[in-house]
Amino acid sequence: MLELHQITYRVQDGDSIRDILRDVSLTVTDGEIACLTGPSGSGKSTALAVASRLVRPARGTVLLDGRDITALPERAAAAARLEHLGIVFQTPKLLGALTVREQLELMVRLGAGDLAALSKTEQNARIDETLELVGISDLAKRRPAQLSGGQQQRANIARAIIHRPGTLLVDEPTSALDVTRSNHIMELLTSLTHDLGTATLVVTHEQAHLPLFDTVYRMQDGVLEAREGRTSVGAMS
Ligand SMILES: Nc1ncnc2c1ncn2[C@@H]1O[C@H](COP(=O)(O)OP(=O)(O)OP(=O)(O)O)[C@@H](O)[C@H]1O
Repeated sequence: MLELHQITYRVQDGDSIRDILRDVSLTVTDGEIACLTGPSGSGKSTALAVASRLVRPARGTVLLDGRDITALPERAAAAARLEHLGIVFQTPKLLGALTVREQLELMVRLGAGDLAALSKTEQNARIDETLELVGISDLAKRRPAQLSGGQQQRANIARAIIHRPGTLLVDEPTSALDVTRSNHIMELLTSLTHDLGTATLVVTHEQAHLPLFDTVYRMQDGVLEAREGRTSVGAMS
């Protein structure tokens, strides 16, 4: 579960101070897939950076699975990310020299999430299960250069969920893909969220995908202007 409470993120812009996020609050519960949409420059990627504690807000709190990570020192924040978070970037950040299976084995070696507590047999079973979940079991021995853009994004997603994080943060996952592949990736993220019970927050410009989300947050100039759920539509109060 991901909770952002009254986040203000502030930068020095020349001689002045600029608030890039203002009083942003949102909650994504386990098994929910939410999106953050809005014009370019409205603050969506900054909100993901705050949620993953890659940057620290001036005000407000970030909770991952109920744990306040806002004020953690950098090493502890990195450990919390490894335990609670999966992150999928816009363009797959796979390691060129490793096969798909080896990218997942690296996460095992890092002891991400619950992986360190599993036996070797269970760890291998987890890798097999994860490759199956994202539909690339037959590509385990390939390196990134031998994969299509959609297959690379699937491998990227596999690496982000191998440790079964409570929260999955996804930044524009389909911007490099054609319409069909982009729809497949979105459907995959939706089914993974529901099957694994992850709290998933996706930044997207793609208006055609909005009906797939349980909740849609609209951002404008660093402020959340509206929250549209399956059961409620309205402006933020
Ligand atoms: N460190 C910084 N210093 C100054 N300005 C910044 C900094 N980080 C972000 N910004 C500005 O904050 C605004 C929000 O940026 P952000 O990348 O979060 O927007 P976005 O909604 O994700 O945009 P896009 O959809 O184009 O990726 C932009 O105007 C950006 O230039």
